[in-house]
Amino acid sequence: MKKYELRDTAVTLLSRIGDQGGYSHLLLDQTIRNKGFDSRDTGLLTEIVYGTLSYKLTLEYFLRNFVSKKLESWAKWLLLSAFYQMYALDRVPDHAVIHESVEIAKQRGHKGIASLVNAVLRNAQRKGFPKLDDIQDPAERISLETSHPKWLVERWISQYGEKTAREMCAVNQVEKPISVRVQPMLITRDEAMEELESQGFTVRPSSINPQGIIVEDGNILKSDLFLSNQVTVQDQTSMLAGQMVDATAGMTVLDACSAPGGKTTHIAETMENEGKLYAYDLHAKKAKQVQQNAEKLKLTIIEADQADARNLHERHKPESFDRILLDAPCSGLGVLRGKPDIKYHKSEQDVLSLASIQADLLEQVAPLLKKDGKLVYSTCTVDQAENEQVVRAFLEQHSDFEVDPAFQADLPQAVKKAPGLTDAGLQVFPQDFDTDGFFLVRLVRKG
Ligand SMILES: C[S@@+](CC[C@H](N)C(=O)[O-])C[C@H]1O[C@@H](n2cnc3c(N)ncnc32)[C@H](O)[C@@H]1O
Repeated sequence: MKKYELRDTAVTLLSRIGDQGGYSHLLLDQTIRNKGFDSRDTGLLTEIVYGTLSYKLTLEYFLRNFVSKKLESWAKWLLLSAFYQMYALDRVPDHAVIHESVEIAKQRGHKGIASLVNAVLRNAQRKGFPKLDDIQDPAERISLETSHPKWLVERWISQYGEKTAREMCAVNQVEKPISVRVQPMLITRDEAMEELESQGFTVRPSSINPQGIIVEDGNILKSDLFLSNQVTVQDQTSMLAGQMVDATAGMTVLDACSAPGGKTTHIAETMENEGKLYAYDLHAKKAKQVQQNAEKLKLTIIEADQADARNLHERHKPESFDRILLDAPCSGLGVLRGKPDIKYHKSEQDVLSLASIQADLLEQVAPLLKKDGKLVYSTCTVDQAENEQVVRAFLEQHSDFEVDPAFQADLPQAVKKAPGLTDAGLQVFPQDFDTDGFFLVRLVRKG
């Protein structure tokens, strides 16, 4: 490899992802393939790119302390990535980072910019980075310590309190362990765990779902069990939704917003592939994907099609379904872990406009539920406007629905004491069980 190539490549990638809107994992994978980096270099490049993006707001705050003028994109990312290595990576010596950064600046720019890079990095090495614990405003401090947009931190503090907001932002910076769901028609959880252990994986059972296994070590995507569809990758909170739908063999069930189909296939498994499961998605391509996933798992009761869930009364009569899952489109504030840059692209406006779509979806699918039928409303977000408030507003308008009196009792033991459990549903915070953030509630239509 050419000298400095790895750090120079990191700067190119950061500039394309951070300033030109490129997809981080796609660009990174493509670059690693094209350059033929070995596993050690791939590890360091990934660490620098993902780490710099994950801590962008923190590093930009540091940069403002050292440089007041506007820099070209590459020069800014060169300094931010050098800061990241000096701030967070103990195994990389500062002098090597400074030396290589100055050389890269010489190659890419003129002498002036190389001396600026040299001066800034030596200054940072000498003085250290500004102390974040001196910041008085809690939202500002959490925002800069964990690199979350300030509007989001303020919203979470006002909704859940400072401690929960701080813990949530901190855990979002840490990748979650991968979990899989076993396909019970093909293998039991014990058998799957035994097989994975015999192949060198480190696994443990999920405390939230009887079909769930947490993979602590080993690449599950290369395992025989995954390649033969005996396990599928799914977050434990998503498994909880499929489980809480409480569908059994022979029922007629609706999954109103189903793609890519992780919960659809789970529900079909709990129905032992007997009955009927209608799965819709707004996008035809995505609905096709659900059908393909169903076929792959030989779950013949699933019938997937394109439809706007707000218009399903055109296809199905009122009171047609024993169970409904409305896993609504949402702002995705619960799924920020392991995605370094996605949090910067969210906005408060997204939250508010999605809340109104969610209310509409619930309003339109609810009449399709039979009396005594159960409806699970879920999202992968952490925000009261999209979760509890949607549920409360719906219940105020519909006296024939209530939160299922058995909802709390039916939750897995480990979840019963979750701090986000209220009379309007369960808000799982990502720090509670080392999962994604997720919301769900089960409503029942009174008989
Ligand atoms: C949270 S995702 C569903 C995830 C899915 N339940 C699973 O577990 O794999 C929400 C889905 O709703 C779809 N969607 C958005 N608006 C919709 C609408 N009006 N009607 C039906 N589907 C919609 C999106 O295309 C997206 O695939």
